[in-house]
Amino acid sequence: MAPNVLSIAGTDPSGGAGIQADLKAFSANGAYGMSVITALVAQTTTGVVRVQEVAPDFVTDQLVTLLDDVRVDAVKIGMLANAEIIRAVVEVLDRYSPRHVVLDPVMVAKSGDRLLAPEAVGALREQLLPRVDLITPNLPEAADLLGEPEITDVEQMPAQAERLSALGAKQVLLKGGHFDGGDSVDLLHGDGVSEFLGSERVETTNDHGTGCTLSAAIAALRPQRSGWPEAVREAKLYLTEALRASERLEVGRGHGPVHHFHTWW
Ligand SMILES: Nc1ncnc2c1ncn2[C@@H]1O[C@H](COP(=O)(O)OP(=O)(O)O)[C@@H](O)[C@H]1O
Ligand SMILES: Cc1ncc(COP(=O)(O)O)c(N)n1
Repeated sequence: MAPNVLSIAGTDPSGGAGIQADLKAFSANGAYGMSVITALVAQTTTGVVRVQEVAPDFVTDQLVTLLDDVRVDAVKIGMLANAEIIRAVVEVLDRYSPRHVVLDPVMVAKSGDRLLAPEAVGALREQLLPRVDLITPNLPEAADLLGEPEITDVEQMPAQAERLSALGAKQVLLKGGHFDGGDSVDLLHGDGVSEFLGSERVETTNDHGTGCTLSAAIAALRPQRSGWPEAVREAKLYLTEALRASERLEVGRGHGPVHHFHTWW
């Protein structure tokens, strides 16, 4: 039976990030994909033009309507836009206690545009982070959550992941995509595991939505695998292949998307 997997996130009309990327990653990883939208984002490969946040009670209505009908086997949470939407999501998590919740703490797009109000970082850290199973911050997000400068070296990752665990995150996947050169190394930390996951750095500017894709693939795979390390390792392989396959795409003039391909093509 394919798992039913839900994305709670914002939109990307160019199909590279947000809900659109998540649904593609869910399908490519064997899950049935569903979505609750938190914000409509006028964005493309070159950046964000405007954000229209969804009313928090409408986010609640979307979630409650869905969860009253459908068994949800895993949840991926991405862009939440503001503190009121964070609170709405927290209330629903408390009420329905869905299994296997992954939080990608989306704050700023690759283009530099903010996708979370600065004053909402506290709500994300204090209210949401302790209620999820895995968080997947990139280096700037990890620094923001901890209120410290960005780390600059792979060797600093274990200590920073430990500080993130101390905030209440059960598992942390600290993503090192923003380091210069070499391999693209992430660190999975928590629950007795501390494991570096390296991959060859793919030479491409098609890196729009890499974080969305990775967290969505993890959520899709977790109900189909025995634990988080198994799901995370496989999702990282999937992402690297999707980055490689992006050379088959011609989408936009900026940071292009990764390609979610089916292996039987
Ligand atoms: N050029 C690349 N080649 C291979 N993997 C990459 C590359 N860029 C990013 N990644 C991987 O993509 C994932 C997300 O990357 P990162 O850029 O750190 O996060 P975000 O997209 O949230 O900013 C991580 O697993 C990272 O290691
Ligand atoms: C709706 C939405 N969610 C997340 C991202 C971040 O993606 P990235 O950092 O890879 O640009 C984005 N650009 N848009």
